[in-house]
Amino acid sequence: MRTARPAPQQPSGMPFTKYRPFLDTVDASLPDRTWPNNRITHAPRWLSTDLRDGNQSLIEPMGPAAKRAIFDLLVRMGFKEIEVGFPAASQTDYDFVRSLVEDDAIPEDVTISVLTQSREDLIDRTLDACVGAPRATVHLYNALSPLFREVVFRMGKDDIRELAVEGTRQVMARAEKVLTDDTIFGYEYSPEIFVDTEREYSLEVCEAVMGVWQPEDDREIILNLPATVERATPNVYADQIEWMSRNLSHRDAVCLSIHNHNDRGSGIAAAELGMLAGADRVEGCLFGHGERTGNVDLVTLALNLFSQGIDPMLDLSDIDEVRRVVEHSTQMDVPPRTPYAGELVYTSFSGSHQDAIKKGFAARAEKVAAKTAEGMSQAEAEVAVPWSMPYLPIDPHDVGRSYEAVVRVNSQSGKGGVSYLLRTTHNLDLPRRLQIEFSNIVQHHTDTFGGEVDADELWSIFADEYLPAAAAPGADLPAWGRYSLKGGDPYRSRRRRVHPHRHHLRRRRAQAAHGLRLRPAGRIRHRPGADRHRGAHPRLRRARPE
Ligand SMILES: CC(=O)SCCNC(=O)CCNC(=O)[C@H](O)C(C)(C)COP(=O)(O)OP(=O)(O)OC[C@H]1O[C@@H](n2cnc3c(N)ncnc32)[C@H](O)[C@@H]1OP(=O)(O)O
Ligand SMILES: CC(C)C(=O)C(=O)O
Repeated sequence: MRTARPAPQQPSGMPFTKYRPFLDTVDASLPDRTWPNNRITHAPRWLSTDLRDGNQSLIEPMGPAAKRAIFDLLVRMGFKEIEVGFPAASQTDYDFVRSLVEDDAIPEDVTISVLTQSREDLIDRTLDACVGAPRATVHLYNALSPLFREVVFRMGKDDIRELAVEGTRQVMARAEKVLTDDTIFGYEYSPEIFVDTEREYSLEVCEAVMGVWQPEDDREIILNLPATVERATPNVYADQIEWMSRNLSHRDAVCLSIHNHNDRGSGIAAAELGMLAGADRVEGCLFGHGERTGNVDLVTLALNLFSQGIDPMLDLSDIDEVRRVVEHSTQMDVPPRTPYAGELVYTSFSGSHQDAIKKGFAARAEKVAAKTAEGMSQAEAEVAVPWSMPYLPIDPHDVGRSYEAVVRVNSQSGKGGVSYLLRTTHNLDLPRRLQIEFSNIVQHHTDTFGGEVDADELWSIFADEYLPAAAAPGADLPAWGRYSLKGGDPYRSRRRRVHPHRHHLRRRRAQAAHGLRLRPAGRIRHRPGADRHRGAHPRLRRARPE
């Protein structure tokens, strides 16, 4: 044997020199940053943009019924700020906003938000859509970054700033004209492509917009700083947010909002660091819907807070219902590994994980029992005992999941998982040695057939292996029983009455005591129809103890 370092990696051959380091293109330095020392202690204000950013990125935008289902879901979950669309985009978008108002679907404490470009005709239509809403925020955006100034708008900095200023004036003028005192009106401005824009210039434009809006205590302005396209590591975004938070005037009247996308896959991290850096409000979508790789996933953000003992201020106690509504309305699936909500995220297949989870549940049950013995109710005890469970960051029950799928068995599983599944589904607590033996049998089955062994199949294998033939449950295979004994079975008449495990051991003892030779039943006995299964049943393939 000899040791050596791994062979060196080889150049990819990809055209990486075409790209430039983000920090060579944008000055975001903040050496005296303070955000790394902060802690998140409460939920931010949430804004769902499922019905706007989420909708504008679908292959087929949602129809009115699908949008309404999402809106009602968001209200049920506790969202107080909901971007309901871009009413000037189309008649459908406009009609949807009007239908919410006219159907009285907007609770008094929910603010709808509507997005518009800085164009007078669009602004007028946007304001008109809000007439009669109990609370409405108009959200105006224009892009500030050098690339957009040069390529999209072909305007200089002053003209771009004036676009924002003039748009703000137009919003205020139209609001004055069409809204009555029945509507509590708010304003949001987004310097689009904030992350790529010179920060001094973003600040200048935001200040100019504030100069028109004149924020004060009961007249806040929402300044939303989007990572329109995520382009750097999350710490850079946090530096940018802290810099803005420090330098903005009227800070107390500014609601500093962040709007993250997930182009580099770090939308969640960027939003969390943005909160550390001073963000008061977060915009995003359920399960990360939105343009390209999506907006930041609000479900994950909220449950990340929950897992740290912070009230997320959103009700996610029935996560599957949330998932169902979103999947139905967007016609897009939530992938099985999506944090907190995916089908597989509370499930362990692998042996060492399952072993630890099984022990974790047993330890927790003891602690909960101790609390109930002190007089607490079961429900109180469940909350009083802090959640601390191997491989399970939160209790699946808290989001409406059962424990049934926590452990699933395949070729990666060991005795812990097999015995956990038998105990939880068949109330059968196998002693350690039998766990070892039976998990080998299951292993053989999964090695032979691949795939997963569910609870029914596990029981079937168990019954087939250890129970009298007649007790094997209704599999379509004829039951075999594990062994037949040459010269008769002295325990045959008593078999049905003994515990399967003891029955198995007794058989072994009988074998030893009577000098009987165990033989593989399948090879000797022929049962009607058995040939059909030859080659398809594990017993016909596995080597038997002789
Ligand atoms: C990052 C984001 O998600 S921003 C939100 C994006 N969402 C959407 O665009 C969905 C809804 N949009 C739409 O339906 C359409 O774009 C409409 C109806 C609003 C406008 O359609 P059109 O008038 O045909 O314009 P179109 O979208 O093709 O082009 C944009 C024009 O607006 C200008 N523009 C783009 N953004 C803005 C802005 N924020 N303010 C002012 N003008 C803008 C562009 O420079 C371009 O001008 P040009 O025609 O002089 O070159
Ligand atoms: C309109 C703005 C906030 C936006 O959606 C973005 O920049 O991603």
